[in-house]
Amino acid sequence: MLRLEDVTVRYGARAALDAVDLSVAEHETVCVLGPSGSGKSTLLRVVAGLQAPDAGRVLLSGRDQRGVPAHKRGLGLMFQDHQLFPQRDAGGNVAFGLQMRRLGRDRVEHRVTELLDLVGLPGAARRAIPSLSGGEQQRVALARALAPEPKLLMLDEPLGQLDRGLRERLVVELRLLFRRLGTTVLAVTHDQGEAFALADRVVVMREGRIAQAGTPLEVWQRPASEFVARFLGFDNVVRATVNGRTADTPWGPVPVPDGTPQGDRTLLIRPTGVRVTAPPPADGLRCTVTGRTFRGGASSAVALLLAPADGPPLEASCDLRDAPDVDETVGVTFAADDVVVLPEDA
Ligand SMILES: Nc1ncnc2c1ncn2[C@@H]1O[C@H](COP(=O)(O)OP(=O)(O)OP(=O)(O)O)[C@@H](O)[C@H]1O
Repeated sequence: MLRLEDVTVRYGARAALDAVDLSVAEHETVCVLGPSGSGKSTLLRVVAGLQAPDAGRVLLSGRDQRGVPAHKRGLGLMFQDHQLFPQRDAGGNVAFGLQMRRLGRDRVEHRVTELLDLVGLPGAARRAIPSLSGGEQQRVALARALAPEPKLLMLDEPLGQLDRGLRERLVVELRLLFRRLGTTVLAVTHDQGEAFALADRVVVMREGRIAQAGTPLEVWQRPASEFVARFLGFDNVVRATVNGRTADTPWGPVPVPDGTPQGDRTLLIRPTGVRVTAPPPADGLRCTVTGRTFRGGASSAVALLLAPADGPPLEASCDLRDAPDVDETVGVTFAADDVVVLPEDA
């Protein structure tokens, strides 16, 4: 459906996109993730035709889009500040997305009703935009973007301004909706939770390049570099020497899975692989609990910050029932299943 080949965009000496290759298949939802300034919006703008690449090609359904203006690319756009027309009501906004179609008035009205139903706003056609909540406005923007049945729907921080609860709910709804409609989606977000919940495939960007692309599970299980691991929020990353099934780390010996590459490596220990016991056993690593954050929501997971006598701080995750208190001394062991050797950063 969409292919970027070797796409480069430069602003002065700096490449906002640096020889990017990316494909999005029909019916696929791809989320582009990355820190601020990594080139996510530039990527969307190039695909949308709002920005010409300095090198490389953008193909939609196999056709080179060079010289094709934005409005002729058959794309649906829903951008950060969803730009609804405040003087039109909700139905008028959705109808705007249909105007190019030259449908009769009845057909337009029917389609607007259908789309508002689809996004969970039945009967809202005559509501004034300022009277709608942030989440409702976002749904109107989505209905407007879906109205012309775009071959590719592009979302830029689609849920950026909403509160967390609403975002989590909408993300699940969106995923179901896109599945049902068979929509092809390219979305940009800096929120990894949102990307992981929405995407069939995530693409992590760093300084205009793709640092990793894969299913959410692949990326989570096997971050391709220290950069990706840290971007995903993993902070237990250290240099270590792997020898057989054990790694020598600043925290002492850590078991590693079978087949782990040997020698000097960068090791990630996911917080779920850091097991705490209180009171601490006589030997092994001892740590003081310096932080304890209850995540809340549907999960009863608690994030712990631990200070060992030697070595960098450690992050652990445990169940609320087993969570030690701040200032308590705990013993720490490691689970090999949550230990990953990271490929070296390029
Ligand atoms: N019009 C422009 N002129 C000069 N530099 C630009 C322009 N647009 C973007 N850049 C630069 O290109 C780089 C990539 O910007 P881009 O907006 O694509 O990043 P982003 O990943 O979308 O960031 P954010 O998450 O903050 O929106 C940044 O360094 C930015 O400063």
